[in-house]
Amino acid sequence: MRAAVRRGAGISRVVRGCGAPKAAPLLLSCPKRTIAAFRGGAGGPEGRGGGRWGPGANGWRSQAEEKQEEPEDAEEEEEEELLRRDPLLPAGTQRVFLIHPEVKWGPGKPQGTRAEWQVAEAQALVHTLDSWSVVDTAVVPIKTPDRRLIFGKGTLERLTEKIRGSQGVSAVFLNVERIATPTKTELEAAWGVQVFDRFTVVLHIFRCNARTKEARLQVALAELPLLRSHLKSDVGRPDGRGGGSRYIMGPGEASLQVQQRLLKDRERRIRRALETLRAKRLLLGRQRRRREFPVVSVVGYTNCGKTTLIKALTGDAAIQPRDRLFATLDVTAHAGSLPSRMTVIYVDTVGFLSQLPHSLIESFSATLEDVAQSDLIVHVRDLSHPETELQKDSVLSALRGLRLPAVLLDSVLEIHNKVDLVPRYRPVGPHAVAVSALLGLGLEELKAKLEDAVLRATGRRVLTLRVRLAGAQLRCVAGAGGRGGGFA
Ligand SMILES: Nc1nc2c(ncn2[C@@H]2O[C@H](COP(=O)(O)OP(=O)(O)OP(=O)(O)O)[C@@H](O)[C@H]2O)c(=O)[nH]1
Ligand SMILES: [Mg+2]
Repeated sequence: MRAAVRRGAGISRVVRGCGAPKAAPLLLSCPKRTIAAFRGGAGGPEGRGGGRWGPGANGWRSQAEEKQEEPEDAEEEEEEELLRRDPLLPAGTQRVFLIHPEVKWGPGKPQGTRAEWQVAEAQALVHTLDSWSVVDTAVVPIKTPDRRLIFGKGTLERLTEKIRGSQGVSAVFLNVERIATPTKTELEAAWGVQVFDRFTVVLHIFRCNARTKEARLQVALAELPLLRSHLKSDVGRPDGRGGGSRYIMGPGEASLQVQQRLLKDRERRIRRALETLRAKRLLLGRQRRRREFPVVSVVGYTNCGKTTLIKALTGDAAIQPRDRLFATLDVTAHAGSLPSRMTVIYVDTVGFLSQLPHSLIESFSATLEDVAQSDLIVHVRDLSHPETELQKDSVLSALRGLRLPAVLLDSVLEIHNKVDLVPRYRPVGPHAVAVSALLGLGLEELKAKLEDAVLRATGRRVLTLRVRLAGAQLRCVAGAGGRGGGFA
């Protein structure tokens, strides 16, 4: 009989396992079930692939917990009101002309990547959105990304000719982190269509994919800088909307101030609503820790296979990985079992992406707090991706930005995924395991490594007990009707 126990718990703990509360063993013996989604308040749509705490969940949720989770009506209404907004980008079809400005030399030249890979990622972002397509692509060499109109005069003219001459282009996606509002306005005037930057497109994807209230509120928070920049561009509009101009005091100025105040108020209310949801989530986290299941956070670049891996490790049929960037926006938790039958909770997280404005990551940092609360971080990497090293750097720098405890950062276990696409791949170093989450290759070795790492991180030990078949201890386990069958 093998079991993982916390240091100091010893055999007495094992014996105590015979009298464990009825509810716990149901979970222990049924680790495949998704056990919780950190949803943003009751009533929100369910996170993809994540089950939720709820009635009928094998009865292991106490009434006290249900009471604590019950949302206040006023809070619910406030959240609903904050979420009732038209999307920043119009719904429906977009036929996009994709322009990738390539800095050829100098300090602005990105390292460790190539224009074609960056174009491929930008295309993947577009294809992530239903009924969006790329009509044409142009890689345009530029000297410096900081010029007012990004391109030189001649290049801009050639681009304008090309865009205006392309059939059915409804928007231009300029693959840069952010475009300043005056630049956007001038380029739109030249090209006759809307111009989106990376921030706007990613934000739109987030908006389309966010399911829980917390994720949706975080998107609403991340949208505020864009709404603010739109405000400024409204001032002095020739159609008189917003009135006045930048230079003349009058109704326009007053209206701008009112709108700024409304946005400030909106930001304050979103932050307050998020704080309330966060408090609930932390409470759930504390309750989960009281149940004493080690927590393993699964992080990585978007589309590297985090969700697929969790599905493979837990056998959770409800999880549906998709070949899309940012498919997972809601942090969800799923129970799985390690070789010693220790139950662990895998936390599926939002994927990272390079070149994203800090404010966007910051808006999602609340959900990433769960990572800081975990016992172990596993970093899933797509080894088949040509930019796998660059992706690794992006993830590690984002993790450092989350100010995680040093002990968590130092013990990150790297999982080299999609090795079915890389023939004869062997990882180097003791902290990496090669797997194919899709084909189920390398999972046993991974589980063994996970168990070692979890034991080290939590101070648990695996005890092997010899029990005589006719002994009193075995009668105790059997007599408990399986209730003491697993202990972690
Ligand atoms: N060939 C191969 N494909 C894989 C493997 N693991 C995942 N995939 C595919 O990669 C795509 C993305 O998988 P997900 O599990 O959704 O990736 P993710 O990291 O959760 O993505 P986001 O939630 O969008 O950040 C899906 O099409 C998977 O089928 C693997 O081991 N081999
Ligand atoms: Mg995912």
